[in-house]
Amino acid sequence: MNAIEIKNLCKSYGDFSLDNVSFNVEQGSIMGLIGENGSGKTTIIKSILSIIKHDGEISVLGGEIDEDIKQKIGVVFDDAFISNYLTVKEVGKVLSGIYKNWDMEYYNYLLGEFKLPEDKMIKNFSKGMVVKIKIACALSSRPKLLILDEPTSGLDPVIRDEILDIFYDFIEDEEHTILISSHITSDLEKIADYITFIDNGKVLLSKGKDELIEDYGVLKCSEEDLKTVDKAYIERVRREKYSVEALINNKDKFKSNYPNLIVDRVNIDEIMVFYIKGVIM
Ligand SMILES: Nc1ncnc2c1ncn2[C@@H]1O[C@H](COP(=O)(O)OP(=O)(O)OP(=O)(O)O)[C@@H](O)[C@H]1O
Repeated sequence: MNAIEIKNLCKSYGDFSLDNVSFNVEQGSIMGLIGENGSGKTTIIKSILSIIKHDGEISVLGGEIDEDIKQKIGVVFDDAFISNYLTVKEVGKVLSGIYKNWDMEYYNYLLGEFKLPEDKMIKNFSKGMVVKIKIACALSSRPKLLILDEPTSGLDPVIRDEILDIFYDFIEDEEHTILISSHITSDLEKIADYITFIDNGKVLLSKGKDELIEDYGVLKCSEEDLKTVDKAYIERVRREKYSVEALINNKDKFKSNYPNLIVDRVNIDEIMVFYIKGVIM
């Protein structure tokens, strides 16, 4: 079953448009949304939450989004928060009146875990503390689905790791789902089951993370060697002054067909750079 289904999503802002974006997020999984600045990740998230008007079909937790479904979604956005003139304690009170499943005990537990002072106004929080309070709030409404737009930016590696563990525990029962956009691809490499790569408003790929990392590789060779390779293997090519590198698919088959060529492992960042900066053969 899919927690989110997006079919032919279109949205235009002047010269930018989301162009027939389609992908699904399987229930019980973590989907990482990646792409350059301005590629359209936040616009997709806002469309899913029906914050902005759009064309296309989007189903969330089995239906078109409404107030009941919104109660089952925890959201973390980079921008606005309830009010910066409230303390953490007051934020909890306000949200307990809004969310039917608000869990004050869990909220207080998370405040302790995140070392957030109860009586300090949010306007006096550091950037990292603001991120932590947003995450605590999203989790304390005990949602079925978490939608997180850049949740770990501005956090140090130690707290990021703790938060990733919390996200991991959240989906473990296979009923909970996370859609997370992030530029910190190493975080996604740790926790995501699937990756959707958005480039200039289009879905470039949407695949299992392991499949992506296992299937793809970087071939480092000379121009002469590259000419001997079947083009079907080559996704993109990048040329430096004295070298050429190609992103290849079907790594294992490639290695058995071309045992003398060297293929290295590739990470998500490198795949992104190949697709954005590389050329098609
Ligand atoms: N309200 C708006 N009015 C006009 N243009 C907008 C609006 N919101 C977004 N855009 C434009 O849409 C494009 C996609 O923006 P979006 O915020 O979705 O990208 P993003 O992938 O989330 O970027 P980032 O990684 O920098 O957060 C950008 O060109 C942006 O300027």
